[in-house]
Amino acid sequence: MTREIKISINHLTKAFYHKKRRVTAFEDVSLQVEDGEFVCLVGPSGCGKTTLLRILADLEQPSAGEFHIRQTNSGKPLQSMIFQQNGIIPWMTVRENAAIGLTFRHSPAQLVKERVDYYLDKVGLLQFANHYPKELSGGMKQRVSIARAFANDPEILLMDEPFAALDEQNKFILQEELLNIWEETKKTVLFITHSIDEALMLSDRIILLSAQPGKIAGEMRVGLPRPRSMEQIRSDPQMAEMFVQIWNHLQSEVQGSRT
Ligand SMILES: Nc1ncnc2c1ncn2[C@@H]1O[C@H](COP(=O)(O)OP(=O)(O)OP(=O)(O)O)[C@@H](O)[C@H]1O
Repeated sequence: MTREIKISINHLTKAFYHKKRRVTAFEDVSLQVEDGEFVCLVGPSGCGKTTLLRILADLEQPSAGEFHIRQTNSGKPLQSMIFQQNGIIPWMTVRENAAIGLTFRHSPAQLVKERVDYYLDKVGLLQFANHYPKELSGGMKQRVSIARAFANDPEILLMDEPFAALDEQNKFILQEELLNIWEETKKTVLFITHSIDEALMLSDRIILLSAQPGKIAGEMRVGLPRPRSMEQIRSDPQMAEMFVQIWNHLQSEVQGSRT
């Protein structure tokens, strides 16, 4: 059964101008993401992944092309973005941070409390609700960002290497927590990662981008049933083959861009 298209990106290009020099971050990118799909973007550094997400988050304007995010409920925000770090506000408590999107929209206090506490509980932070960010580890701070994004109940989620700064163990735990909440909410997710393992673990589909200016160089469906484990990713011959394909793609793009 085909699902409705949630994100439609058509011939999108973004160029920056710096001291009369033009840098084309990415060029002619077209991509359709289905409702509830988890899509990872993988590509060499500088190919415009963050810029693409920032455009979808309305933080940046495209130079050419257009995109559309299908809105099912006019009361919902279109998107929430989770960054690699620095996403939470130091002078607000965990609960206040997780509630930002909802309080900004003047949601009723009871609804804010219920929804925020629900997601803080999901990420194991309910007992830290009144703590401040300086009292939290890096992993706990990212959990606050995840709780905030899901509590905000956006149409789509944009995640820019949210676990890149974490150690392997914490990264793995947070990936599992994210997948548990995603399975429950079935949000449409666009997720940037440099980790091939992470892309195989999380994605329904992986989009490969070329070196700058980023273009879509290929895509792969990850057919492994969920829930997935790292042991499966490592032992499944098809996953091993995909790992090597993505690895080779990144190697050749990085080498090609240096010559
Ligand atoms: N505000 C800006 N002004 C000028 N150039 C910019 C700006 N933002 C990004 N760029 C340039 O656009 C290109 C793409 O940057 P972007 O951060 O989107 O790449 P990326 O694929 O996310 O990289 P990485 O994987 O290293 O995070 C880079 O060359 C970057 O220097």
